[in-house]
Amino acid sequence: MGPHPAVAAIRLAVRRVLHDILTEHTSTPDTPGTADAPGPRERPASPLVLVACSGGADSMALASALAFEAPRLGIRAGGVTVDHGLQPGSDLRAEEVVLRLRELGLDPVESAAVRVGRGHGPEAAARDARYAALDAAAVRHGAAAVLLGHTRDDQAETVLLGLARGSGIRSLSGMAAVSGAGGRYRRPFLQLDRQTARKACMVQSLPVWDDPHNADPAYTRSRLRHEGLPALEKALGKGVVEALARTAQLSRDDADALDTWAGRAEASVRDAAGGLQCAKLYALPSAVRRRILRRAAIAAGAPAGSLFARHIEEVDRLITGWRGQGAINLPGKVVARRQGGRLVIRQG
Ligand SMILES: Nc1ncnc2c1ncn2[C@@H]1O[C@H](COP(=O)(O)OP(=O)(O)OP(=O)(O)O)[C@@H](O)[C@H]1O
Repeated sequence: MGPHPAVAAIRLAVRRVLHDILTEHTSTPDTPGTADAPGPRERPASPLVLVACSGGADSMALASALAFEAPRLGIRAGGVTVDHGLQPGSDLRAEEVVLRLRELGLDPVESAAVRVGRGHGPEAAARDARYAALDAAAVRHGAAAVLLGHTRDDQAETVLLGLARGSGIRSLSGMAAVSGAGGRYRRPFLQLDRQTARKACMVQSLPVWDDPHNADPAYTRSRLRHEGLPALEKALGKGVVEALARTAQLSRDDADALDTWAGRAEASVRDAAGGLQCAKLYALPSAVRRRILRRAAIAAGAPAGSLFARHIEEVDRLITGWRGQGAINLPGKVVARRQGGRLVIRQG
């Protein structure tokens, strides 16, 4: 008898991603030599893939599928759990996750303790700290990839959050299947629903930990998960999660195409002194023009995470609604100023 359908589904999803990783690993050349180590450094014959595991159902299912599939493909499999230190006893829980991952046969396995800073909201601060720890673990172990357990349901939530931000199709495009430095992060479960992951844990008797934050109505994503999406499903039918995930993929394709267009157009609107020519900008479709303005602001030093649609709209009005208005102040002490037929965006 074959495995339970839920287990078969999670394994298939992971197998596909491992195949991609293996193909990339065998087709990329050895790392070139450095001053300290001249000559090409030899690539290990068997790549290492790490799973980022919180101990929750999604990432435990992912860990179990990785542990099953990796050895069959000649891939080494390890795991990392991040202790955010936000709840009493979180260190003990992290140790428990480490044990569970070892029981699955993963090696190396480690727990990384992080300090979550303050700043732009508790969820974002925890995420930043987590990715920094995962990046460091990947580099330390020379991992070819890190797997994340985001599911189709997480993707649907991300699209809705992007929609509510009102900042355009890039924010509707959700999470990419491949992201991070050199395509380090992979999300094998992006097409799989959360129920399948839960079921796979249940039938494999894998103990899972339910993060109390996931049910805490103080968090936006939690409210969306427990109130928003169920209400949408009630109003629009069960297919809404799948439709939102499809929206993510379509939006990503569109956003990528517009970014490419903007990259090419930017070169043709820059003048010799680095300013932007207003007449040429005016003639472009607004989606392309706004992208050029955003790129120019970031290139001048505005932090991408603090640059919002309203900032770009204000700068855009220097082109499309010019009435002699003054300079526009942007985050990162960047200033956008119209000088005759030129737009100059720079720091100070
Ligand atoms: N503390 C952590 N340590 C390691 N990886 C983590 C941690 N928290 C989240 N991740 C990774 O990020 C993914 C998404 O996490 P998030 O908390 O947004 O979703 P989730 O649905 O609660 O996932 P899970 O059920 O696996 O906890 C997880 O599946 C896991 O791969």
